[in-house]
Amino acid sequence: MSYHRITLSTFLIEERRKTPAFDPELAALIKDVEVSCKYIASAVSRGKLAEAQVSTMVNIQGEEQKPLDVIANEAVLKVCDSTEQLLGVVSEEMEGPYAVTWGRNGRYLLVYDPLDGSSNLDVNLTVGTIFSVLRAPEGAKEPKAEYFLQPGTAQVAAGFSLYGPSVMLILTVGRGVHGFTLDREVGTFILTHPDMRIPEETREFAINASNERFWEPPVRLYVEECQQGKSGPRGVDFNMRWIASMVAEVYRILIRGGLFMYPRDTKDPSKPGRLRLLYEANPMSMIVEQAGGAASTGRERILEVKPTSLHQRVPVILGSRNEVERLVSYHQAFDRGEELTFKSPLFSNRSIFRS
Ligand SMILES: O=P(O)(O)OC[C@H]1O[C@](O)(COP(=O)(O)O)[C@@H](O)[C@@H]1O
Ligand SMILES: [Mg+2]
Ligand SMILES: [Mg+2]
Repeated sequence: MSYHRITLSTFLIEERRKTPAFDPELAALIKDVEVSCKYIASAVSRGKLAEAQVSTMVNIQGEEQKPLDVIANEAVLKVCDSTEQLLGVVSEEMEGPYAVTWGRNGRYLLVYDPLDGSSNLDVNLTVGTIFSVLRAPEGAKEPKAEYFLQPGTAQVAAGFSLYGPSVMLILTVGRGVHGFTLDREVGTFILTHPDMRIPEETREFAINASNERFWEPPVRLYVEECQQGKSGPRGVDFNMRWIASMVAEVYRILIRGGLFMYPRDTKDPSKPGRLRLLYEANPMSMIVEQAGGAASTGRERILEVKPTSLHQRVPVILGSRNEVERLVSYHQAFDRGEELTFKSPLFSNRSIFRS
């Protein structure tokens, strides 16, 4: 296969040709998001060298910002402040909406997590930027917070970049998922992974196992069955992975399949989950569904959750469809009051008790 001809711009022109309804304004704003990602890629690759004179604070999430969180957030704002197709933006790092200076008549809204997985910056592992595009209400002249509270099914595009050994951009405009790799020498994203599909058969799962004591019984049962491998009810060995960088985990799932979980737990009862609905769960769920996978809170399709606030958190279970469905069925059984039983072929059956 030859990789040198289809740039992101060519791809967007092609999309317009294939889908007459595809709005050229959407293509233009995706290109500005692409430019932001290139700026962030450059800053991330400079590491500590990029951090001088950046002041950080505790963000709206109650989390200590890293200098590169601030640099990445500002990179998107700087580029997109002249994106006339955008009425406004919201970011994981800002309390409320930002009105785009040139976008008074913009028909779109941008939602983004400027740097996902930023706890990995100190140890030089893969991080990324997640984004989602929504339509602004007809005739809107300023970006009110309520305009962004649309379910994930309303997204018109979503994607994420990866700042790892290579820089990548993964994109969906609602017609499959496509991966582009940055050719740094010419500064252009080239289509290297057309029409990505999540493998259905998987032997990998990802969860932060240090939270085990806070998990609900359905998640405990699922993980225990995987851990028992060949000698357990699944009858096959599983691998476990945890990178603590959602962008890297979702990319691995796009390539190799698997299940990613940051489920509901009892660690902090004020938070129904760790990950953010608008900035993380919705764009990643659109990508995963577009690639043939599934995404659920355990009790509801993520894309159908009606947001109630900009920084709302949700439980996230996503990846290979069969695995998501299996874990959802465990939640359903648990919610019906059924006893969850670990069915071992070697040892006697055992109940996973309600907590
Ligand atoms: O440190 P934990 O609890 O394992 O959480 C890791 C998760 O948090 C995140 O880092 C949250 O994203 P941010 O880095 O944007 O806050 C995800 O990328 C990752 O899946
Ligand atoms: Mg994040
Ligand atoms: Mg972040």
